[in-house]
Amino acid sequence: MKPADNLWQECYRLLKPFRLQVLSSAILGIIGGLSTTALLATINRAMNNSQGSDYNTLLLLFAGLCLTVLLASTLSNLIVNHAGQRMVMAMRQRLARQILLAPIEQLERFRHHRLIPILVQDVNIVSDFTLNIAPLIVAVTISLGCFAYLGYLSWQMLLVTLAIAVIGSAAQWVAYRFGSRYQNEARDGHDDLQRHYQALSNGAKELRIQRQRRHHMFEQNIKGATARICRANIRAATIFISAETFGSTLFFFVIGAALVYQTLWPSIDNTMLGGFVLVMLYMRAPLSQILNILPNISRAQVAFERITELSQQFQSPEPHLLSPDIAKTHNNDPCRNSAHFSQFQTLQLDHLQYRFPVIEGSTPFALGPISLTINASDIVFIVGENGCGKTTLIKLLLGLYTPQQGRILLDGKPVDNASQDDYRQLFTTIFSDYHLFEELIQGHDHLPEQALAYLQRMDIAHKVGIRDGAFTTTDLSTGQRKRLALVNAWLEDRDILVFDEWAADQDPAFRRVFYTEFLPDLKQLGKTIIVISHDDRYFNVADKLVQLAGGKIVENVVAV
Ligand SMILES: Nc1ncnc2c1ncn2[C@@H]1O[C@H](COP(=O)(O)OP(=O)(O)OP(=O)(O)O)[C@@H](O)[C@H]1O
Repeated sequence: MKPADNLWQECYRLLKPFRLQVLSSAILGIIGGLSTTALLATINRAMNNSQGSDYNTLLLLFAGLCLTVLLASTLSNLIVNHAGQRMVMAMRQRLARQILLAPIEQLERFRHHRLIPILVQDVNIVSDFTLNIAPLIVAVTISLGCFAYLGYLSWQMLLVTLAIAVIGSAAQWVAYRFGSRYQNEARDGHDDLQRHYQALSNGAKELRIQRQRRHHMFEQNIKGATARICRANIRAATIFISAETFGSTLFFFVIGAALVYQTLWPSIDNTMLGGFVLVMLYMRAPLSQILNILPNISRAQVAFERITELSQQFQSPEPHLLSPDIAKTHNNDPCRNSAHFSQFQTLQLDHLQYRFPVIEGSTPFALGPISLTINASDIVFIVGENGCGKTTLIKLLLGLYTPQQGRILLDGKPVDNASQDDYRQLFTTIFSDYHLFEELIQGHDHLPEQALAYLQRMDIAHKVGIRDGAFTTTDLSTGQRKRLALVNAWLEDRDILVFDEWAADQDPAFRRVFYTEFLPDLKQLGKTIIVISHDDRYFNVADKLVQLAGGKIVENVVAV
């Protein structure tokens, strides 16, 4: 499918729910445009009142048309603005929804620096475009009305004007083709720039320390990306401005031709010639408005392509994840989700296999086949060297990655797409790159006292509290933030807790408390605990030790 088809199809799909507003805006725009043409004809008649029309009638007609033009154009703009804003709101919600539902592996592959410009910049471009629809309709109608009036005045003049319009449109078409190429390049530059901005912010400390990298970042990356965007935008603007200037010149050429026509044939009707010049001069504004909107169409097309690409990549196998029914189930029972899954006895990984997609120049990592049984209330340690696949295994276990082979069984029943979200609610996980949300979503009635006890036990009660269902601050040290994440995990009260190198940031004393007190306490509460750990001195805490190497289980030891 051609990109242009995408744009109009996407436009149609987005505007469909607002078709009544768009239609009424278009009709009002057409009325406004036609009234403007009639107004021009009335002015021309008043200026050359050769037909002896009644001035009062002309005045009344003039006033009526003025009012119609004002009302119709204003209403048309207001309605389309309203529909446009609601459409953009719907689009923003749809994109957020798609991100929430997207397969995690697709999200990880898409990269943050590409995602944000789509969500912010491209959506704004589309928003600008929709706001241009009403003025475009009005401008097109006025131009068509003017052409019709020209035809009424003199068909020869109309033919000349049409011929010139065809030449002008051809120039515009060429400009559109080349201009959009540069706009596309500028848009790619924005992705790069976003990536560098992200590095500026996330790597601020490293950049301050490393002089060479700092210079490289500014001189090569930032200057390179900004210059690329600047160059592409200048080229696109040069093309569009040249095309517009060419179009305006053609106008004056036609008016000049009309004056020559009058010199050669002095008998020509002045009403006709005056009307012609008046219409041509007036028509410049709507035509140049159309020409000005053209680059926006091309920018919107580029933006739509990005948005469509995102939508296509984020097709979800679990579209029901945001359905109100699911939300209701969880609202009623916020801490004990998926009642029919809790109190499980065994969790089995049955010949699970997962392979990352091929990246040029490197062999993709493959995990499995992995077969493993985890019993309720077990403490399972997953251990192994860096890069052996521990986190990948956890992501498969949590149903975040879809295995290419094998299945997960809970009490002997396979977990499928329909039950996967319920299954995931069994878990609380603290990943090594976890995100700490400030808001707590547990039932608030019993929260504060319980939370305070946990905060005290984590030795951070003096630093952070809970107010209005949220932590008062998350500006803590790395180790303290992890402790706060553990408080959150405690409060969530799920059946299975997964810790991905949780203790790595803790001091030795607290690390010992974690392994020798917290984990046994959680086990006592009936929790199943899965720990990724490099702390071999605490491996004895585990009921089961699963050792991975090169993506495979090399040892699966049950403690005695
Ligand atoms: N998104 C990804 N795309 C491609 N390959 C990946 C991706 N994430 C991880 N890998 C590869 O998968 C392998 C296993 O990674 P994983 O994070 O599971 O290791 P790990 O055992 O948890 O390591 P560590 O102890 O360092 O945390 C690594 O070799 C890594 O390069």
